[in-house]
Amino acid sequence: MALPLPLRQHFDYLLDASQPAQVGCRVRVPFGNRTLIGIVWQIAPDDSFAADKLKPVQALLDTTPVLPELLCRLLSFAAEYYHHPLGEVLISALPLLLREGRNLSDYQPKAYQLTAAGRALDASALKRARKQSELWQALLQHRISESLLGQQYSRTSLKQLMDKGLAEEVVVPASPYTAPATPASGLKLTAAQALAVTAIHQAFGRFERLLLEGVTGSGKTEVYLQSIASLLCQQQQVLVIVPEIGLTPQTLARFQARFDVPVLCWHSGLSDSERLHCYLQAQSGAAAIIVGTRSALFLPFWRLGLIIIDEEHDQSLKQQDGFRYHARDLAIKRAALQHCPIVLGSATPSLESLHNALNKRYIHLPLPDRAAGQALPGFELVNLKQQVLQYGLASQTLAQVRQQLAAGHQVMLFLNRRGFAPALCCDECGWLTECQRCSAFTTYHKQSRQLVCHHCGASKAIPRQCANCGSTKLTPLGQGTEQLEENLQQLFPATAITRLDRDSTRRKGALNTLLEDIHQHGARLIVGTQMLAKGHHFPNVTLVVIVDVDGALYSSDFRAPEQLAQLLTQVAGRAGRGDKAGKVLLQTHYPEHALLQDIIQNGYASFARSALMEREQTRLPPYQHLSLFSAQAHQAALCQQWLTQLAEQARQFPALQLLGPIPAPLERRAGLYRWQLQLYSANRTAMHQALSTLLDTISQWPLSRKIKWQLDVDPTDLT
Ligand SMILES: Nc1ncnc2c1ncn2[C@@H]1O[C@H](COP(=O)(O)OP(=O)(O)OP(=O)(O)O)[C@@H](O)[C@H]1O
Ligand SMILES: [Zn+2]
Repeated sequence: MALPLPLRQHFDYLLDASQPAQVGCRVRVPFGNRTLIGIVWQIAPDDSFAADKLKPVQALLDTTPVLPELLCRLLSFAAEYYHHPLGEVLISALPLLLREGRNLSDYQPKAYQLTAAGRALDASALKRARKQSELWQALLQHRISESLLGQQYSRTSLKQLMDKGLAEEVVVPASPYTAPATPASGLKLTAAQALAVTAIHQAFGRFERLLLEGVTGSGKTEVYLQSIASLLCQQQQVLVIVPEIGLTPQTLARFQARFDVPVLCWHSGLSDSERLHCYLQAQSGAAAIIVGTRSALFLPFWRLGLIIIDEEHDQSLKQQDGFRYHARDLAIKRAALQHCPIVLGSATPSLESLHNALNKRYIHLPLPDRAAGQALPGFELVNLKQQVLQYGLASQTLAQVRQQLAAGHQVMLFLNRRGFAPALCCDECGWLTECQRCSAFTTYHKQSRQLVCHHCGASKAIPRQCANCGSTKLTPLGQGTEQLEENLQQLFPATAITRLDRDSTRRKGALNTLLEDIHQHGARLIVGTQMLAKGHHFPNVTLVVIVDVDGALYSSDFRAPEQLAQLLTQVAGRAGRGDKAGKVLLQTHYPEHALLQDIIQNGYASFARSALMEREQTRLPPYQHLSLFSAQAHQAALCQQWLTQLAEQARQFPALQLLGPIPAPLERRAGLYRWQLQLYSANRTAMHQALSTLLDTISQWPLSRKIKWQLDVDPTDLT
């Protein structure tokens, strides 16, 4: 049995002959003084164990596996690849209700049929019970579903038949969706779109990886839609993975509008029973298309024909705690197991995927132009040096905002800092509000009247005095979206402003309300964080202002330039998507910065190719594989000691190159010091062998129990 424990081992239990278990079924087993829900992982013949030494399984919960064979293979691969305990991986792939051991049949539709005795019954036997006889006659013809009971037939009669052992309840899984007779028609494709759709069609029925590199507004979604249309006629299923929960309703709506088949969504905002419903609809084939966030990857499918990963570069595809998998990479593995193609789409592909496309491992499908022939928005740098700024905005920025508003257009202002101000500052001594538990400042939130640490989530009331000198003159330092909104309202009192960030969209349904607000046109300003960058199509936005990215230009993380280039391109891509031309103003104190120059002059595609060359020269991913060990403890010395010990062991593997131990860029979080050791290797197999050995060694160290530590394979976040 694989049990949900942080242990890299399996456990043996005794199943008796009356328990027809299969691999992938759930069991309830005793473990110490608790009971656990586990997954049957291997079944050994009776004689290979001393049966009297084994504890019996308390209950076998499934007659058919909740994790079908293909998922077991995917998850066992994942557990090995990410070096995460199998039991935790298996259990985390199941909807919560199944993890809790609920009965699957309680959630499936029911029907009633005759038992063998019922079928053999002589008609005369019921002649004195007219209603029962009628029901029996009907059951002789067909099963009766739960929904028809009470309407056409009496529940009492049914109960009487069941009590006599003549009828029984059966679970009827939903049936597969009805395939449309002809493919849904769509827009007339551009030449590049048509090529992409053809290439995807040609890949049906086998494993193939395709990278759809389409500039913002190039109509990637239309390519997805038209690729799918013919698959649906063959009654195949499609999985569409989108990076954020915020994107699922929009993507869902586009798929639902196009196809007359069941399209379901899957994300963390669903209730547990909604999730289980989705799981069952995917499994039975009742759902044709599932649009979901990363964990949709683990749904069972009846007949999966295509996987699409939209915004494949997005960081949220990587799980950042616990089982740290990358949904894109595992989806590729899943496609291989399913023998189906996978399409990775993005205007700003990750360097990993681009590398594979340029290498011809993936089929490369470029969409170099916008779909309706609109020009890509031009960038204009606004040099902030020696300028008098009004609320962080240069005078020429304000002039252009005014101009666009006067023309009845919408303007978007992007600032990747939520809250009112990144810190409160003492006017007299310069003291800044800091988090007690993190090496970070606390953000001032004016509306909620709190200081919030964006790293550990701790919040507290706003102090009346400086903790250092006692002065009462505390003022906000720097600007966040909350303040920008307030300031813009001063400057443009007659203009409606919408703010999109994590704070303004916290309430359920708030995001949709705000998006609808924006779509209802009218001249207005849209202020927001990176949430604005994600896949939105606001045709009336003609100007995008990137208020401040200077902080991100000088980061120590080797992925920072890639991520900044992606963010800038995606944000910029929101401008000029309708019939009016768009423009982007990028405010900066460093107009000569090489990255900014490259992006604005040559665009992301060119930046990415030169960034790849740089990665090759510096032997960074994707040219080498990276694994990250991190350690956290209340004392920095413990982290350092543990990682030093680990580094000594790691040095014995010639295939590994080490960087560290070093303190993490965010040196302390939630009261714990954070250190890391980066391992690089050109040889993936050698890396994984080394990791296995290292993990075995680590488990024997007493020090490993005094600290918190993790291994992250292919990490995307080095902070
Ligand atoms: N062949 C076409 N002819 C005309 N309009 C099209 C065509 N294909 C797509 N469009 C339109 O172009 C707009 C942008 O398309 P879409 O949102 O799919 O782009 P995208 O590539 O996903 O963009 P982004 O990456 O910026 O989110 C949509 O309004 C869509 O209806
Ligand atoms: Zn904190």
